[in-house]
Amino acid sequence: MSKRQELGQAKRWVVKIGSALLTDDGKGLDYAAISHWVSQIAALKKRGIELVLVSSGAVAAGMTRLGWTQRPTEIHLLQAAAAVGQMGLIQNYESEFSQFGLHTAQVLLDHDDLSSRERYLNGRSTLRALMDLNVIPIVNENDTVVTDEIRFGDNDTLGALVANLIDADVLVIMTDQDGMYTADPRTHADAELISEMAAADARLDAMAGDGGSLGRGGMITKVRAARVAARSGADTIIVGGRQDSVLTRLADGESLGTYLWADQEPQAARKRWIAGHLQSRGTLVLDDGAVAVLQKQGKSLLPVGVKQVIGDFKRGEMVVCKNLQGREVGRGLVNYHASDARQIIGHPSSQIAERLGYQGDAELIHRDNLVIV
Ligand SMILES: Nc1ncnc2c1ncn2[C@@H]1O[C@H](COP(=O)(O)OP(=O)(O)O)[C@@H](O)[C@H]1O
Ligand SMILES: N[C@@H](CCC(=O)OP(=O)(O)O)C(=O)O
Repeated sequence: MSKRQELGQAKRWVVKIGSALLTDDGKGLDYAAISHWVSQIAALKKRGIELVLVSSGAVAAGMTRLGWTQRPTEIHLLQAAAAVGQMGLIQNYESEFSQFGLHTAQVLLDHDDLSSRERYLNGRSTLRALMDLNVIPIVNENDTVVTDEIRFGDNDTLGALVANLIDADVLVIMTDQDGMYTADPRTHADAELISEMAAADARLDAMAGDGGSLGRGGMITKVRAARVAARSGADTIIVGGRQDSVLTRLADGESLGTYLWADQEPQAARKRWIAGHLQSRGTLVLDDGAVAVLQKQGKSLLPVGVKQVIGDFKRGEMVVCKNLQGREVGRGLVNYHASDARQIIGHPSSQIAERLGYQGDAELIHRDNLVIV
């Protein structure tokens, strides 16, 4: 089965809709196009696909609402326009999706949120809960407190970070060109559409040029985003969002746009990342029963099987799990601060709320975040 056909089996998608596309080259929001994408996303949901939408367009929508015809250059005015426009953007998505019986949720994130270990886990559990509730999370940059994306026009990286966050199988970046070409098609009439390549292929950089025609991110941020997505094993497709039924045709395995593949599977990539890229902040000493279920059944680590908490760590940091003889059996991202962990170890998860005064995760380390050695 080819990579493209495998897409039909991809369970979890992140779809990013870029400014260039949403605003029809800077001329206000394209409501008809949004309506068409929403109906396709609703069709994907019916096929059982879990999906997070990353949508730009707040500045453009805000400019229309404020009656501005010229895009301001001052960053604080762009931020103000984004804050005004985000309301209209979300309002529009909510009313479009409601026609298909679907709810939406507004999620505003920034890069710092995703590099802080605790916020990473919090964001991950919120997005997962929203997907479990069959709600469509609609993510944008929190432009009130960060300005990089407004300045550089790069929600692509945000899309990739969200793909990492939810362990997506695929990141679909919809833009105004049919995909990635061997050179910018606006300036090179002879440029050819690239069908597929490894995201890591260094030849992509030269072909991406250095920015879009609206002074925005262009293709280079999309190539970099594909590499970030590949870190958690997600493949990326850069595709023309104006093509008829583009999302459902992709799900059918049709060869549209440019396919930039990751060189490893999501689960393996995630575990490699946990094992290799994070410093350990503490140790959990496990009883024999917990060691056995972790090693033989691949289960999550529950507080009841932990004898001792060593060190001072925060939620989301990496801890080493050892057996009673002091040998490492695994490592993973812990769901509780060390002080809270100390209060719940040795007890069933049903007592967590009573012991801590809040109901956190039932697991001390979820199996998705655990690597057994
Ligand atoms: N190799 C290339 N292939 C396709 N488009 C390219 C390439 N190099 C530069 N571009 C430019 O990138 C633009 C898309 O980037 P951008 O305007 O940032 O879109 P978006 O808002 O969707 O992220 C295209 O309109 C095109 O002019
Ligand atoms: N967050 C901002 C701008 C982000 C942006 O333009 O990114 P991109 O779609 O990658 O060109 C907005 O919603 O208008």
